[in-house]
Amino acid sequence: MIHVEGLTRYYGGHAAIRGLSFEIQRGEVIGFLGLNGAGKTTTLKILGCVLLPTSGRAVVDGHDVVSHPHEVRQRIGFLPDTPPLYDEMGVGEFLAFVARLRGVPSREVSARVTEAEEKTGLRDVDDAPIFSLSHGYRQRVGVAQALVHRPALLLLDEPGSGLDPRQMVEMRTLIQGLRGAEHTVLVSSHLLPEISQTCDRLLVIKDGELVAQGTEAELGQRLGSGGFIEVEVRGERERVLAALAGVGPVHVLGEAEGVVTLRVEAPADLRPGVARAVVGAGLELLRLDRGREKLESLFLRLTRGGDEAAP
Ligand SMILES: Nc1ncnc2c1ncn2[C@@H]1O[C@H](COP(=O)(O)OP(=O)(O)OP(=O)(O)O)[C@@H](O)[C@H]1O
Repeated sequence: MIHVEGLTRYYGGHAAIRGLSFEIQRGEVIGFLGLNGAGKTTTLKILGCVLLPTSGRAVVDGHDVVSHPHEVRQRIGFLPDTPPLYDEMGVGEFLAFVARLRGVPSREVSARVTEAEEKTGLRDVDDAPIFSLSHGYRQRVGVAQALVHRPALLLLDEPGSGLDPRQMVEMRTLIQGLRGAEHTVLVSSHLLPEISQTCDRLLVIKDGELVAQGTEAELGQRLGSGGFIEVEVRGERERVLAALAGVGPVHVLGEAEGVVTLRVEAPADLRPGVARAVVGAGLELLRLDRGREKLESLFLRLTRGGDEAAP
């Protein structure tokens, strides 16, 4: 769906992005991760035909963004860092306006607006003027305007920006809901937790260059940290250890009132295996988490380049 090769963009003498190359397959949900100023917005703007590259190539669904921008624009939906909303319009009215602008046939506009509002949880505010909405709802309208014409590719630039924790969870759920639908999604963020649970794969960018790409588990392994899983199990320590012996190295973190807390040295992908092992042994599984702080430090190591963030 996206083929990027040696993509470079200079602002004056400063390279905002340098020699970026990556591929994104149809149907993938990809997280584009980097600290502020890393070059995420510049890359998304080039893919969205808003900005020209200085050199290199970007091809969307077989069409080059420089030589065939019209074809590319028909296939993408873009949520820029500041969503272009008309405050005086009602939500449904605005989405219908955008749908017509993007070439949705008149007889289909109403159904497409309903579909976009359902996907983004906006049905209840269809009539509300945009100026009356909270920031979280405005961001949803931003996503809805990006997908109302059913684009093959959605480019979402920091959709979680400025959201409170509850709104952030809602936005993650919204993006997860787009998976498996007809869209390929590229979503940028400077916060790992915001996208780590949402995306199939991560592209990590630092100072305009791609420093890593892969699933969380792959990135963890590359950096010598395969991740870990934390579990709380009710049962005798020896039985719990025996049940988990086959999954990976296990460390007991604590034991109190018949509950054992353990850390299993295994990537987050193996969580179902851990659950099966515990339940299969007739033990009670009270909690199962992936190793969060490892992921955070992984991201900081990738983007800052130092070891200061290592646990
Ligand atoms: N119009 C511009 N003129 C000059 N420099 C720019 C311009 N836009 C971006 N830059 C610079 O290019 C670099 C990359 O910026 P970009 O906005 O792409 O990063 P980003 O990862 O999206 O960061 P943020 O999350 O803060 O938006 C930064 O150093 C930024 O200062």
